[in-house]
Amino acid sequence: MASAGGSMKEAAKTSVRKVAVLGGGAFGTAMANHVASKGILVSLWAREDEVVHSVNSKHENSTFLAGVLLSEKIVATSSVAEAVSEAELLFLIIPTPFIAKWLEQNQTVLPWQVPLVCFSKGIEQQSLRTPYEILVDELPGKYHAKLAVVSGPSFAKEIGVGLPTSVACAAQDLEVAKQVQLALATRNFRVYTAADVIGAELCGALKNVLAIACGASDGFGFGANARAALITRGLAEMTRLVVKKGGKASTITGLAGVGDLVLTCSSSLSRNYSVGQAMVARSLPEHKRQVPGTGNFNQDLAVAEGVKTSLAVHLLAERLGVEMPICESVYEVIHKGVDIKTALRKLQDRPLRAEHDEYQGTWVWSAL
Ligand SMILES: NC(=O)c1ccc[n+]([C@@H]2O[C@H](COP(=O)([O-])OP(=O)(O)OC[C@H]3O[C@@H](n4cnc5c(N)ncnc54)[C@H](O)[C@@H]3O)[C@@H](O)[C@H]2O)c1
Ligand SMILES: O=P(O)(O)OC[C@H](O)CO
Repeated sequence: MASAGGSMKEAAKTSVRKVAVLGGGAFGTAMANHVASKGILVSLWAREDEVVHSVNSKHENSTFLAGVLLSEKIVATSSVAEAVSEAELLFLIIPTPFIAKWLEQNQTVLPWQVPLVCFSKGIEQQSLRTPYEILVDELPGKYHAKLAVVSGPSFAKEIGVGLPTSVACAAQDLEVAKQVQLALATRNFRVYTAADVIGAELCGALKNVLAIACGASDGFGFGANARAALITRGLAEMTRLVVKKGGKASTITGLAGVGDLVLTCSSSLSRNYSVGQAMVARSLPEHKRQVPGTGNFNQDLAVAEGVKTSLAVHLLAERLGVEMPICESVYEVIHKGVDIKTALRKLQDRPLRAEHDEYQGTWVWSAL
């Protein structure tokens, strides 16, 4: 079994002695193992009894992160109250669609005096809220000052075996971001602080949708030129939505933006990219039968957040009047049953135009 790298010698100094990781999926487990590698005690809350049992008895999460040897400093529990007891940092790492319900069920036991850091990437389907917006809406005001998000190019499988990784931690309060930075940082795991919470979160959600498009393009064998174009024009779409939602264009150039987009759009380790590839591998009639609500499409692809996020992005872009043709194509294929090749070709048939427009004295990506 592979084991995580990083030792106390390499780690940034932190006063944190116990972290509660709330979510025992692949990423929660990888982050638990990472902080445990710094000598920090970790209480890992997992929803599934078999995960709790596997982590405690075999030091492995054989359901979600099989093959990674976990630190003995990790103790798994099915009790949220037990997990958060005496924790000095809380990491929330569950898929976005479940966050609101989870908070409703568990918020009474969550301490408000310690930072609550959310690692989830997505946009809630009905409300069109990001994870941070859900937290602000659902938690009482006393929690808000300590909220933070972490985003960036970070495959659980690579963190699980201690490969070098860099992420950004964004918070309204820089001191909170710095506290998280110190708790997480090792020589192999660099953490940059940031102030643009909404920008970081939207980038993390949008890259999943764009990765589906890139996986599909590669699945068709359209080549590296096409993938690079999708990534670049995808960045243009991300920029427009981020700026419209009050985020900063500079976030797009960072780890949460271009960093995560490039990673996810070019590796079959990405579940979203793999979904794009898989959609091409299926025959068209089969694909159409598997449109959500008419077959097993969602079950099949449950772990790829971009599937659900594509619908949320479609609605958000419509509401805000933002042009997002690549994301719209992904939405049409997944949620409307449009033939995938037709959708990709439609992108190529869009009117020709300048790459950038002049906007308020600066050059910005054009809208089409
Ligand atoms: N896997 C990665 O490499 C990675 C990297 C960065 C961020 N993330 C983000 O972390 C979040 C969690 O993803 P993951 O990869 O750890 O998950 P996963 O796909 O490995 O596992 C699914 C998780 O969902 C949980 N779950 C299922 N139904 C639930 C419910 N009703 N209520 C609460 N939880 C439920 C399961 O217990 C499990 O923890 C996602 O938002 C993802 O985008 C993942
Ligand atoms: O496997 P994916 O596509 O969910 O991507 C995982 C991470 O978000 C990469 O940073």
